[in-house]
Amino acid sequence: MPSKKALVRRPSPLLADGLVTHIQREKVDTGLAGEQWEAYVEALRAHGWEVIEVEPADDCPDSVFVEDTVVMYRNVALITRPGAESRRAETAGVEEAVARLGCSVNWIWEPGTLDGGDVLKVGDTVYVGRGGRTNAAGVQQLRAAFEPLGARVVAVPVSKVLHLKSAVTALPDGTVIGHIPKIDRPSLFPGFLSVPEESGAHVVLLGGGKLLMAASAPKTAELLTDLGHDVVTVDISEFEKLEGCVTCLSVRLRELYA
Ligand SMILES: NC(=O)NCCC[C@H](N)C(=O)O
Repeated sequence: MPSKKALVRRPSPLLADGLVTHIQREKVDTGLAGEQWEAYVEALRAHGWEVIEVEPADDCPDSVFVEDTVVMYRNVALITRPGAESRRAETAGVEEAVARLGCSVNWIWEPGTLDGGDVLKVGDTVYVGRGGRTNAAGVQQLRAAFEPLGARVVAVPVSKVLHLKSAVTALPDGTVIGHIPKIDRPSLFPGFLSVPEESGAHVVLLGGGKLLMAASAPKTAELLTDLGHDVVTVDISEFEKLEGCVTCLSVRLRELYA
């Protein structure tokens, strides 16, 4: 039976000091962020996900963005080497959590850097963004880790946003969605649908045809609902102020057979 486990990590008390690269810094309300995180976790639970909390990393402001620290392909957990040095200490706790779940563990090594937010899986195709956080060595190491397992790895330039998945994600039918002004080369994605809002580009597949989206993309929610998708929204405004999105707050483990 495929698994439905999701890793999450409680926000650090230092969250408001998280990195900001492509947007203007705005004051983060950490109390509200805590409430929004609880509601996000509850949305996962409500849709059948067993939520597993990684040990908090209170000294790391960006640790809530757990997606950046590990990339799953089948049963293999590739522990990343985040492009931002201030985020490197986040990986230890995540490695412990995936090992405990019985994953095979692999690593991105120096000089490679890779953030999980730069990796989008669509079936057996693994798109990897080569941008501010993921370098060429990181792309090569990801290829070496996943191609032997049957993945087709496609490298994609990313220059306008933080991560590949800040620009594009995919619907359950494999259609890649994104907000054109933020994508370097939309033509690299077969079956591409343009959406009207930047944060409309971010969906988490909850299973059963349901999509988790941010409340900040009402026009895209309407568009996707009109196409017959079942949209669930959560307000993640405080994480969006730090360039976070719905995808980066969890890591879904769908192919654990332990
Ligand atoms: N995968 C993601 O979208 N991660 C968001 C990370 C935001 C964090 N403030 C950072 O700059 O690393």
